[in-house]
Amino acid sequence: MRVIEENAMALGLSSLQMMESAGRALAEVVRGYRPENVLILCGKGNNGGDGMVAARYLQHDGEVHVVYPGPEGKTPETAAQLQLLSHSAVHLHPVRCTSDVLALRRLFEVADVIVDAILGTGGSGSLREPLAACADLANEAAVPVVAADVPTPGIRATRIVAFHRPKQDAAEAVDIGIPLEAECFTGPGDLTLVPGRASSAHKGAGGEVLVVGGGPYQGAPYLAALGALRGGADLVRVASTASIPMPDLIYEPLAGTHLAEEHLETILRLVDRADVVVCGMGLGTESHAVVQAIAENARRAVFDADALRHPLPVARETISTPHAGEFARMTGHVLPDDLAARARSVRSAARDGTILLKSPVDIISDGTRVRFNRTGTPAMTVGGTGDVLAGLAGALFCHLPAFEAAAVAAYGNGRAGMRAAGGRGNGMAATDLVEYIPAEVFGRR
Ligand SMILES: NC(=O)C1=CN([C@@H]2O[C@H](COP(=O)(O)OP(=O)(O)OC[C@H]3O[C@@H](n4cnc5c(N)ncnc54)[C@H](O)[C@@H]3O)[C@@H](O)[C@H]2O)[C@@H](O)CC1
Ligand SMILES: [K+]
Repeated sequence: MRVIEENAMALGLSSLQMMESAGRALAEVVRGYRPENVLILCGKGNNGGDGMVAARYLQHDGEVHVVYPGPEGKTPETAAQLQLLSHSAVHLHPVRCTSDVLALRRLFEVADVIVDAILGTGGSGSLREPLAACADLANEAAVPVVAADVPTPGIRATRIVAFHRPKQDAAEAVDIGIPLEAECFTGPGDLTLVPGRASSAHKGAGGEVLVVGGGPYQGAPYLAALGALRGGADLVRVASTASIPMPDLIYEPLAGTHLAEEHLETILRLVDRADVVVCGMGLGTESHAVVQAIAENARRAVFDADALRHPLPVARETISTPHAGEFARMTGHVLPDDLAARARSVRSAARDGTILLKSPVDIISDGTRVRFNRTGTPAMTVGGTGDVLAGLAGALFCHLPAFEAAAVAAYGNGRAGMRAAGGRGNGMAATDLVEYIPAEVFGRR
């Protein structure tokens, strides 16, 4: 839901607009009880703001009391709502401590409806004082309790009015004007899924990625490894017959011109220690036995390019990153031009793992869900950008489920490509794009 909200904001819908719609919808539900006296319990965050908007809409229907942790609003949104309420008929009761709440006991006794706008999706852990005292008094009152978005932990809600999407079974969802695009298309909100790193993190906590590729094409595994490194992996090993000239990467040299069964023992030893294996780039047509063995043994794997030539055993968790030609070779289906029809094709092909179809609008599906990504630029048709994408997906896949990792990778890679092309136009190279990955993927933290 946070992803969707941030994506909606990036599309131009403000937090205050969503709050207005949420509070108004909440007020409509409360109005249905025809109350003469409404008590609205507000928390410090935007859930509290929703409650304050509802108070504004309900003020002429009867008596409305708002209890909130005062004296001022704690966020710009709640401060704005309180400012609007300060000259209204709504009775405001700022509380600083538990005894302030207990002094308001009478309000709980005379209310016909109580609104729980204490905690929403931003709440964590059990409720702290003085709001915990509000929850206790609300539970004692024998009147309907209407929860805004989600019930606050510890509160027994009669009804749950969920904004946009129900977050649990018993909830009823109301439309707050979030456009469909905020959900279907990736956006900056998707980046909020990328976990931060604890200050106590040890070496390797960022994940260990193994890239297996190279043979006929020497640069491809190198680019994938750079994508993984810039995508936040702590250790990136490259098992390849190609030499990898970079001190930040751990090169596991393999003899010969292409990967073959003689390398299997070494490769499987490396597969065993990797969080994610990224496989296929530059491999050529002769190394399928190696790909097959990786599919059978890797904890998590990203398959790209030549790894997509033949069907693979269903591995535990995988991301496949074909372009339209590789998709046709993989599935036997030529993708239609129409975007919705394309999405259906990708979804039905993604039953055994997540697919990230690379095209002007990327399509990501795990067989159930579908997302679209429209970041990127025609300058990214230069060789190597797909290798970087596979590596980036591998790094993110150390921490995120396949579907989310693929969506964030597609978005971040496209954004980095747009930045690189900003300065270099069609002269950009995949190595230019790599340099912008950290700013685009982690820059918002
Ligand atoms: N982000 C948006 O743009 C929108 C958010 N909306 C509402 O905002 C909610 C999410 O807002 P927020 O992210 O501000 O979070 P919340 O309002 O759910 O709560 C966060 C606040 O509560 C405090 N808190 C967290 N856990 C606590 C605990 N256990 N005991 C006491 N205090 C605690 C935090 O310090 C923070 O101040 C949604 O559920 C929804 O109701 C809606 O207004 C629609 C738009
Ligand atoms: K709530």
